[in-house]
Amino acid sequence: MYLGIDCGTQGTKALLVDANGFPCGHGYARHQIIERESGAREQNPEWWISALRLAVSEAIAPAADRVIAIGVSGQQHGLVVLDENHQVIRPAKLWNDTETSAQNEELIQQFGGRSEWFRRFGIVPLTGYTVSKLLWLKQKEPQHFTRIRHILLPHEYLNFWLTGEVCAEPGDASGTAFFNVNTRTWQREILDFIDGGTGQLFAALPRLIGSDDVVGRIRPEVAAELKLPSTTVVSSGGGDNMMGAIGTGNVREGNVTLSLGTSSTVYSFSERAPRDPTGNVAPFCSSSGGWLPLVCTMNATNVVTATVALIGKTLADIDTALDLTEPGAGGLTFLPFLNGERTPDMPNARGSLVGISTTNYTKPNFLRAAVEGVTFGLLNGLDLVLAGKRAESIQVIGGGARSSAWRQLLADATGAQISVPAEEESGCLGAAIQAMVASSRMNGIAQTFQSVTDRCVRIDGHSTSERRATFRAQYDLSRHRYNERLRELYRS
Ligand SMILES: Nc1ncnc2c1ncn2[C@@H]1O[C@H](COP(=O)(O)OP(=O)(O)O)[C@@H](O)[C@H]1O
Ligand SMILES: O=C(CO)[C@@H](O)[C@H](O)COP(=O)(O)O
Repeated sequence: MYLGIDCGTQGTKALLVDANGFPCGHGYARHQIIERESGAREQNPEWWISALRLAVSEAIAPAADRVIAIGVSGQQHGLVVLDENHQVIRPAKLWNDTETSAQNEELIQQFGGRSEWFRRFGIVPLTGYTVSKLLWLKQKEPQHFTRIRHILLPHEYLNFWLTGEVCAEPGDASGTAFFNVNTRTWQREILDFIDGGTGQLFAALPRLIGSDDVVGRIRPEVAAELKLPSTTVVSSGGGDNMMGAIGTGNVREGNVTLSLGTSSTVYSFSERAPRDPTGNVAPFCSSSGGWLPLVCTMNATNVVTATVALIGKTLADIDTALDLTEPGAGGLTFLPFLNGERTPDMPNARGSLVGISTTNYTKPNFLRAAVEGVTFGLLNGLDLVLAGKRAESIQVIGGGARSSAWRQLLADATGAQISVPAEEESGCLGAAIQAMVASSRMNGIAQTFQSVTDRCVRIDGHSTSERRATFRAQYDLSRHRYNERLRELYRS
C-alpha cells in the first residue's frame, strides 16, 4: 500500500492506494487561514501537522500495517522558517499572500527588470512566490529574520516532520524564484542580496534531491503515533500542481490539466523550458522531468463559495443557478479579484461587479457572473499556456470540478472535451504514485504509471455540435466583455 498526502490551502487530504494504484482509503481535515486586509494570508505549520494526523488516520484505517511508502504534495510557494533548533519561527506566509508585493517589485528592479530576471534565472518572480517573503521578513520582522537557519516549503516541512530530514526537490523549489529553472540549482546571488551577503540564507537552504528520490525513513515516534510500519519510507513529494500533473497523467506534451481549488491553475507538460519573459506563464520544473508551463489565478472557489454564502445558498445550488441562467448572466460582469490577483499581475487589485441593471440583478445571475469571472480569467491563462493553440481535451480537478454545470460551462466555452479523474484527489494520487516509484526504484513516473492515470479518467462534459452552435458565441461575447471591463477598470 502507498499513501499520498496533499496539504492544500483549505485542508489536508490523504489517499491510500494499492500496488496497482486503486484507491483503498480516503481522509480529509480542514485548515484555518489567517487573512488580513493588508493582503496577509498565513497558516501556522502546526495546523498542517494536526490535519495530517487526522486525514492520515482516516485514510490508512483499512490497512495501516501494509503501508510501504508515503508521498507528500503541498501548496506551492509558502515560506516556513525554522530556527537553529528546528522550531518554526513565525506562521508561514502562503502562495496567495499579497502583502509582499512591494518587496517583489524591489527584487525585480534590483536584478534589472522582468526580462533580465528571465534571461538570468529562467523565471520572473510574481507576488506570492517565496523570494519576496524573505525580503519582507528582513524589512518588517528583522528579529525573526536573524533567527532563520532553515528555509522550507510546505511539503518540505511535512517531509521534515515525517523523517527529520531537511530536503528539497526541483519541482517545488522552482516556485521559490531563488532556484534557476534551467540549471536546476539554487541561485545564490538573489539570497546574497537579501541577507546583505552574509551567507545566512544560502546556508539555510535544504539539501537538493531528485524529484523521484526517497527523503528517508519515517521517524520511529511518528510511525508509532500514526500506527504505520517503522519501515515506511517517504519520497521527495512535491508541489501540489506537480503532483496533480502526475495524478492526471499530465507527463507528456499535449495534455492540459485545469485545477479549480482555492487557486485556479492551468498547466501542460513541456520537454523544453517555457519562454515567456513577462512571467505570466510560470516555467516551473515538472516532477517527471521537463517543465510545467503554468498559469495561476488567486481567485477561484473562494469567490464562488463566498458568493454562494452571501446569497444564502449552498454549493449544490451552483448547478441550479447555472442551469437557470443564460451565458453572459444578462450582462452582469464579475471581475473576481477579491484576493488581489497574480495573473494578470495586480496583487493589490480588488473585485468589481459591473453592468448591473434592473433586469439582470438576480441571485442566480450574480452567482453565474462569479463562476464566469473566475472561468474567463482562467481561460485567458489557458490561451497563454497553449500559446494560442486550442485544447482538444482538458482534465479538470480540485473542489470546483465537483460541479457538473461548471464542467459543462468549461466544455461550452472552450469547445474542448472535459474529463475528470475517477480519483478526484489527483495531488494525493500523484504523490502516492511517486512514492511507489521512488521506494521501488522503478524507472520513471512517466512510463510506469501512465496506465494508472489513463484508467482513472472519466469523460464528463461534452460540447456537442448543437451546444456549440447555441453557446459558444454567447460565451465568446461574454468573455470579450469581461476582457474589455478588465482593460477599462484595471489597465488605464
Ligand atoms: N460542488 C462544488 N461546486 C463548486 N465548488 C465546490 C464544490 N465542492 C467543493 N467546492 C469548493 O472546492 C474548494 C476546495 O477545493 P480544493 O481543491 O480541495 O482546495 P485546496 O486544495 O486549495 O484546499 C472549496 O472552496 C469548496 O467550496
Ligand atoms: O500558487 C500556486 C501555483 O503556483 C497554487 O496553485 C498553490 O499551489 C495553492 O494550491 P491550492 O491550495 O489551490 O491547491
